[in-house]
Amino acid sequence: MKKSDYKLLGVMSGTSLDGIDVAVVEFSFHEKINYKILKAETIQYTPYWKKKLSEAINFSEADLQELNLEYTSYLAEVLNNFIEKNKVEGLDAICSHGHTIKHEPQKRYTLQIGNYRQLAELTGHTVVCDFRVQDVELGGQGAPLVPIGDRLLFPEFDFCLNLGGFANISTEVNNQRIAYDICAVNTVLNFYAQKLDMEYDEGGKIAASGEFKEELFNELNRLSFYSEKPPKSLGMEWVNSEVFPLLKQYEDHIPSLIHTYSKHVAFQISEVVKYSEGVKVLVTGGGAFNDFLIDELKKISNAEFVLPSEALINFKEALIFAFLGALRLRGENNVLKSVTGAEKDHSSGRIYNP
Ligand SMILES: Nc1ncnc2c1ncn2[C@@H]1O[C@H](COP(=O)(O)OP(=O)(O)OP(=O)(O)O)[C@@H](O)[C@H]1O
Ligand SMILES: CC(=O)N[C@H]1[C@@H]2OC[C@@H](O2)[C@@H](O)[C@@H]1O[C@H](C)C(=O)O
Repeated sequence: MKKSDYKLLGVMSGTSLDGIDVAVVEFSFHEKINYKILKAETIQYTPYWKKKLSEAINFSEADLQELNLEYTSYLAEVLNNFIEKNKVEGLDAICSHGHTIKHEPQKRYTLQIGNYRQLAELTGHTVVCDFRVQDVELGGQGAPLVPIGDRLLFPEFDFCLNLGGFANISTEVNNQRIAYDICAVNTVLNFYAQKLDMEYDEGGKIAASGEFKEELFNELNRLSFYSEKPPKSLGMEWVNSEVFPLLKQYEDHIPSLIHTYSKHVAFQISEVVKYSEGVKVLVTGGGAFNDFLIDELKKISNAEFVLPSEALINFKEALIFAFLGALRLRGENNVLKSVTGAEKDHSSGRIYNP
C-alpha cells in the first residue's frame, strides 16, 4: 500500500540567481491532497556562486562536470546547515530541482546541476531530482513543471498567476491544464528601477510617482506576441528586441515609464482573466508585493486576485518541487503533456538512496 503522509524538503534555484529556495513541506494524500509549509528560507548565493552560475553556460564539458560536482557538494552543505539549524527531523526525501545551466529541448537536452548521486550520500537522505530530463527525452519542453502542482494543490483557483521575471499563468481549458507566459514584468521593472539606484520598485512606489503615457501604453499593447495563441513563452531576447526599443524614448522620465509599463502589465493580465465575473486568481511571485500593480489589476479587472501568505508567495515553486517528488515516490504522473508537449503524461525524476 502507498504511504499517505510525507515530510519533504523542496529545493529550487531559479533563473534570477537570488539564491536557493528551501521549504520543509508535509503532504497528506487522502481524498484531497493537503500540504503544509512548516519552514522556508531563501539561502542567498555568495558573489562567487552568482558569478560561476551566470558564466557556466559557456563552460566546456569537462569544466561543467567539475562545476556540477562542486555545486552538488555546496548544495549538500547548504541543505545540511538548513536541516541542522531548523532541527528538521523525519524527512522522507529531499526533492531538488538543481540549477538550470543549459536548456535545449529541441536537441532533447537539458542540464540542471546539483543533481549528482553525491547529494544523497552527503546529506544522508533519499534524493528525488532531475525532474526535467525524462520530459525532454519524451519530446517535451521540459518546462513548465509547476502546472501539475497548480492543478492538484490549488483546484479552487481558476488561474494561478506568477509574477516573476515574466508573468506566467496556468489554467484548465476543456479539462486540460494549459500554461503560458503573458508578458515581461520584473525583468523590465527592475532594469529601470536600477537606473534610479534601486534594486526593484519596492511596493510600486516609483510607479505611483509617475504619470500615464498613453501613447507608450498603446504601443506596448500592439506587440504581436499578445495576439498569438497559447502555448507561448517569452525570453530576454524578446524583451531586448521588442520591448526596450519602445521604452527607450521615455527614459528621460523613468517614473512615468515604470507607471505606464506597470499599467500595461496589469492590462495584459486582465485581458487573460477577463472571461467572466467571479473568476479567482491565485497570485504568487515577488510581483505580488508590488502594490501599485496589484491595485491596478483589482481596479481594471472583474476577477478576484487572491494574495496568499508570504510563504506561499515566495516559496510556491519549492513547495511544488517537493510535491513533484512526492508524486514520483508514489509512482504517479508528475508531468503533463498538455503543458510540456511530451508524448505522454509521465512520472519523472531520478531517485537516489543514501
Ligand atoms: N516588495 C516588493 N515590491 C515590489 N516588487 C518586489 C517586491 N519584492 C520582490 N519584488 C519583485 O519580485 C522579484 C523577485 O521575484 P521572484 O523571486 O518571484 O522572481 P524570479 O525568481 O526572477 O522569478 P521567476 O524565476 O519565476 O521568473 C524582485 O526582483 C522584484 O522585482
Ligand atoms: C528550464 C527551466 O529551468 N525553466 C524554468 C525557468 O524559470 C521560469 C521558467 O523558465 C519556467 O519554465 C521554468 O521553471 C518553472 C519553475 C517551471 O518549470 O514551472
